[in-house]
Amino acid sequence: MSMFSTGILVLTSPLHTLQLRIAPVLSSAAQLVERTLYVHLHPGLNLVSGAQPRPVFIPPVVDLSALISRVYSNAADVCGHLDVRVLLTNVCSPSSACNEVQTAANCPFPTPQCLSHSPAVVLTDFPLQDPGQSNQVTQCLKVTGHCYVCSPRLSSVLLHPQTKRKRLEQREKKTQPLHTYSDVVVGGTFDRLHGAHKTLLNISCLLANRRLLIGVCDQAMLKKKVLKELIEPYSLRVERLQEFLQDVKPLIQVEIVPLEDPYGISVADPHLECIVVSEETKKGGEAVNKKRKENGLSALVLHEIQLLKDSHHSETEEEKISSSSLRSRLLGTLLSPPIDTPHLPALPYVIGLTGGSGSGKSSIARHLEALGAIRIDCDQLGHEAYQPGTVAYHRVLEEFGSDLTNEDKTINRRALGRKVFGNKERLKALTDIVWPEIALLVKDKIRQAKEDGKQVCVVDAAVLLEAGWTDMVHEVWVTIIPDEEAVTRITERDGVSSEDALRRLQSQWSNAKQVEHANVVLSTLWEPEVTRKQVLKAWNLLQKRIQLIHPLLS
Ligand SMILES: CC(=O)SCCNC(=O)CCNC(=O)[C@H](O)C(C)(C)COP(=O)(O)OP(=O)(O)OC[C@H]1O[C@@H](n2cnc3c(N)ncnc32)[C@H](O)[C@@H]1OP(=O)(O)O
Repeated sequence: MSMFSTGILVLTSPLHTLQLRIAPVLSSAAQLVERTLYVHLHPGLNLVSGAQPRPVFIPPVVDLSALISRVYSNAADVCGHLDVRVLLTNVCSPSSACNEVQTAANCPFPTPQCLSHSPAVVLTDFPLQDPGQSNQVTQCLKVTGHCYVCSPRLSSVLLHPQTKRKRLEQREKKTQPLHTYSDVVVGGTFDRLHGAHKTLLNISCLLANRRLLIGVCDQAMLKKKVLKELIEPYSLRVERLQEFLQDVKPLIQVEIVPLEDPYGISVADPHLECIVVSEETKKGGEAVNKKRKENGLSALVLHEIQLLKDSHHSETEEEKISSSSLRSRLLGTLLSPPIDTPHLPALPYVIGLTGGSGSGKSSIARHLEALGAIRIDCDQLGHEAYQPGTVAYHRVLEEFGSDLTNEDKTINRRALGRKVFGNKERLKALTDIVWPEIALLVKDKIRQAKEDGKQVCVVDAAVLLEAGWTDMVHEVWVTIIPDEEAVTRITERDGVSSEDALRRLQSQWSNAKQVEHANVVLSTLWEPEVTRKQVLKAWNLLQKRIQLIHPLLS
């Protein structure tokens, strides 16, 4: 059977048995759907009684919120590539006014709901009693299909998940209603929306009858985050949230505001009744209530949800599903495609490796060298460029004073560094002299590598982007570490003061600005073995790219 980009999975089992069925059902759905899988809850199809299938409404119950967590947690385990979204369109408390309108229309909406991605297949887990039922089930799926705007050529498929029967024979427990609220608040960074975010948002939607207020971390709140440079821009995170919530519960009023401090609007909004927290953010919720009390507002009900475990996490990653783990998995991968470089010879393929002082760029360059790349060390070429007797030597002394030499007449680089780092104009005066000389030496080395039949060169240049040398390379790779860590490393390695180290860093582009121009990002923040594996991953992916361009090399 061919693959569909988007599908709707109609779950027909009773809620209390679904928890055990969901993993195999998702796994078999993932064999057919590639991108987005909507999940529509439709417990029971009334087929046995021969009644006409019709949409059902589910009251918000505690079992439902547990099921939502289970769906996302199992989805992360068995079909991590799929964007799963649990639809709450037919979840309606019996007392709510909307229910009457909807029941009258015999559909969760008077008009079909338009989802962000139009489903091309509707799937179900319904266990057929006999083959003759399949037509009836397909009919029923079509009815569900009418609740949403689907592709005109909607296919329907009955899944046959491998389930362990015995475990499914569970007695129905008495369902416990879920307490819901008019206005609910939730906060977070919501970077690269994952299963844990979706659980938090779905349950927040389940709890909120009227309005869901979402505080999204911005600027100051991101400063301490791991690999903060790779966090998606605020506007993109908000866009993704809006799209998800519009699919999941279009009738709810969603308000998204930037969160500049841990409290945000949650300590000022008098209409709020409940805040949704995780085990990790529970303390934050308590702090919100303390502030609300100081502000003369009522305390919010703290609704706590369990953190989802990440069964694929590595030794250095957190156990829970987390955005920082997702960001660390991006390291070494191609984040943006290389631009066309028809002016460069196709081989050797030239990587421009750059990064702030102390970011571990040289150790990465050495790993790449060990893997077979020709390393071109521009700091060293820079030093060669103003050896006594060269044109640059005389120009540097003219510009910075002839007293800048050591006893052996070489230029005292430490003293020169003190004059230029932290002084934009003086640094420019130096680089105007030396960069053109270094660039010539780099081009010579690349030419030599070409003559020697080498495939990959790494131009290890601290300020490659600032120098505008991107036209000399096929790809730009950037190494990043937090500034505080860089200062510690520079002071320990070079014996300079923290002020000097900071001045040096400030002479270069910020990590964030460099990442904007990067095709690949790397970080030496963790153990050397982690760096080695990261570089190996980047190298292996690079080999595949090169082979795509030059198939004859394989
Ligand atoms: C385009 C390029 O990246 S070429 C390579 C960089 N070289 C240059 O820009 C030439 C100008 N710089 C220099 O001549 C020397 O760095 C000096 C004289 C200022 C200092 O010399 P030294 O004390 O021997 O220091 P060294 O050359 O090892 O550089 C020290 C740090 O300053 C950084 N640095 C070097 N040049 C610059 C610059 N132009 N702007 C900002 N930082 C710089 C280096 O990256 C290095 O840090 P890292 O090893 O952690 O990456």
